Amino acid sequence: MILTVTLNTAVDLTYRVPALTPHASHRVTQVIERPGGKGLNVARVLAALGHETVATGFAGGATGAVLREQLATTPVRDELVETAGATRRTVAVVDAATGDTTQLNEPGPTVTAAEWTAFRVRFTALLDGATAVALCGSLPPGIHVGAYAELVRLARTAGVPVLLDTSGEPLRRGIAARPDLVKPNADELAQLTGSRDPLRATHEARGRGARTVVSSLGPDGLLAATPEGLWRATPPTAVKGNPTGAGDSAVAGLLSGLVDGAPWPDRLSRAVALSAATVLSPVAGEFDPTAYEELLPKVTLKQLDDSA
Ligand SMILES: O=P(O)(O)OC[C@@]1(O)O[C@H](CO)[C@@H](O)[C@@H]1O
Repeated sequence: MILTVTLNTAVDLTYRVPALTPHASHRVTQVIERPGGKGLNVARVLAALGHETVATGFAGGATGAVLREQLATTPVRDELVETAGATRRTVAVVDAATGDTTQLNEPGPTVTAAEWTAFRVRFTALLDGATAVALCGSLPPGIHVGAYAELVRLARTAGVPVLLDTSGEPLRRGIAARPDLVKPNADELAQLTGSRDPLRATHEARGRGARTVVSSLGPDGLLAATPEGLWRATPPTAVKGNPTGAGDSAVAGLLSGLVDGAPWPDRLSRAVALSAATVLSPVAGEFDPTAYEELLPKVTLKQLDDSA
């Protein structure tokens, strides 16, 4: 099975409003509620692709109960660890006039030292039987900044390939623990390396310890420094819609290809097609399966000169 970790799970609310205006009052015309936090989005996409998927992390309080009820309606196995603090909510406000999305993320509950210890025990047990593990999203308050580095080391000791998708200091420390794969977006990459040049920054990020760096360039696809060379993967057309969760779907595509033993170009095609098919779906963490099948053979793969 594939294991996904979401330390800061969330009940994701998507609000659709006719037009979003600062300082104005708005009537919400549509409300969608889903279990979220990046790792749970990854898990749902993987399960929809037919992979046996297990989700761990934390959930607590009334919001945590709602999240777990919703997760139970999906094929993802729930291995979340209970916290005394309540799971956060996030709100994505979709402006129906422009299609633009504004994201508001609560910080999440404070996790205690005892809860972190309980999680580490659960995580270590779940690694036994995992074919790959993804560590995704922000850290909730109370969790130390080197937490992902610690989990990367545990996965490496267990011989399980590990993907890290986070930002800021947790990414900087996590990357130094030598994960198999990191998937920063352009902003995260610039923050990590100080460079806005995607090619340079991707190489620089790889030099910090990750075996492979897949940088997401939004509508322009992915740039990947892999053991099979440097690749650029581009969708056939720029798709318009709600980008929330598109990066998580890219992670699901990369993991799906990894556990299937697919060559890197195929993994990248899956990631780009899933990401675009997620933008075309109105809800975070869901993709349009018909669009995915149509887009998959049309992703452009280009091998770049890796001598830099
Ligand atoms: O606060 P984080 O953990 O960085 O991001 C959380 C989040 O915004 O990311 C997902 C989209 O990628 C949403 O489903 C989710 O709520």
